[in-house]
Amino acid sequence: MNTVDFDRYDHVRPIRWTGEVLELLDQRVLPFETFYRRLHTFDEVAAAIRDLVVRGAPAIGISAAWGVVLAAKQVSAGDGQAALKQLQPAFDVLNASRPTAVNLAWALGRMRAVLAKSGSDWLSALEQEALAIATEDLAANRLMGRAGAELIDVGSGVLTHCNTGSLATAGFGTALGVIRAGVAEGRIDKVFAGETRPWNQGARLTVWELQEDGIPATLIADAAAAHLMKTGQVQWVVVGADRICANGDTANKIGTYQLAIAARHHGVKVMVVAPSSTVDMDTASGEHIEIEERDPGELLTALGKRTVAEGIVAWNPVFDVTPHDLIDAIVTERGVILSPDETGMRAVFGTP
Ligand SMILES: CSC[C@H]1O[C@H](OP(=O)(O)O)[C@H](O)[C@@H]1O
Repeated sequence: MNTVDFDRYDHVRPIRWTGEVLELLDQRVLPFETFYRRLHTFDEVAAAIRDLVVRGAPAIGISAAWGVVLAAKQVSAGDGQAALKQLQPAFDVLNASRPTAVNLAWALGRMRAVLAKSGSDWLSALEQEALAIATEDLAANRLMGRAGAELIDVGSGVLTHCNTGSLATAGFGTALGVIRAGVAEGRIDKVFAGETRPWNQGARLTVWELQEDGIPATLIADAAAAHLMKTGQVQWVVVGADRICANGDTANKIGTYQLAIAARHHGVKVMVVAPSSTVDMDTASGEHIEIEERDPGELLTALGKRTVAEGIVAWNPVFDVTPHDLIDAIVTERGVILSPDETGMRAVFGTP
């Protein structure tokens, strides 16, 4: 088995901290424009998360943490507790920017906890914590990449959905990290990516990231997935997650649920890859997850041009929940849970 050269994949970075401003690679204009937007305030960070300048569960958590640092730079306080009182509105605005990915609340919780126990050095403590959140995410992705790839037999084909690569994380990616490791190790022969309508994360971002790495990939229409499985070209569906509940139910990009149903029908396995920051043991099961609904305009237009007759009504939920019994493996940096259920999740993530 070949080893994984992680440095080969480190060139796409969606989030850059300069010490003064946050720079976000604007994912709305990729792959044809590579443009870092410079943000100076927490309000700008919240808007960037809401408008998908930055997206992907771990990446929005990291960005929100830097948003707190930007807000903190405007505050004068003697210790962390005093700063926390003044920063509460910033925490609230950042937390409300997107509802489904738990990484956002998780990262803000870490920043809040650091403030609560800091003295006069609270600002540098916050900065160090934001950096730690990003550094730990990259390390988790590399671990998960190898752990997930181990489940894949040599000669396999895989299908992925949405974008779970460097763009969605601090680097390397979650599901795309497993695919990178699996290709590097010689296990994966063929990679397919669904377009991921309506925002086209698969078409605009995933196949571009793979092309940058020199990994051949084939784009399919989302509607071609069941046919792809029927023709025997894929053995695994490998996806990320925005929130994994205590029983293993998983919220991910809209369309994941129907992929899992089709996969079960065709004997294709489903792997969910996500860091522990995506695990929400306080939510018992998927029916309690808030599913973000975005502007129906995302469905009615393409590249800013109206493609649907005026007066048509559209509904645009952007996540769905895959029940745990349709998932074969949940891969985290803390452990791999096969045939996940509450017992398996609690064995890795603890009891309440
Ligand atoms: C590495 S998690 C990526 C995760 O984020 C996506 O959603 P969005 O593009 O709307 O932020 C999707 O659910 C992916 O699995």
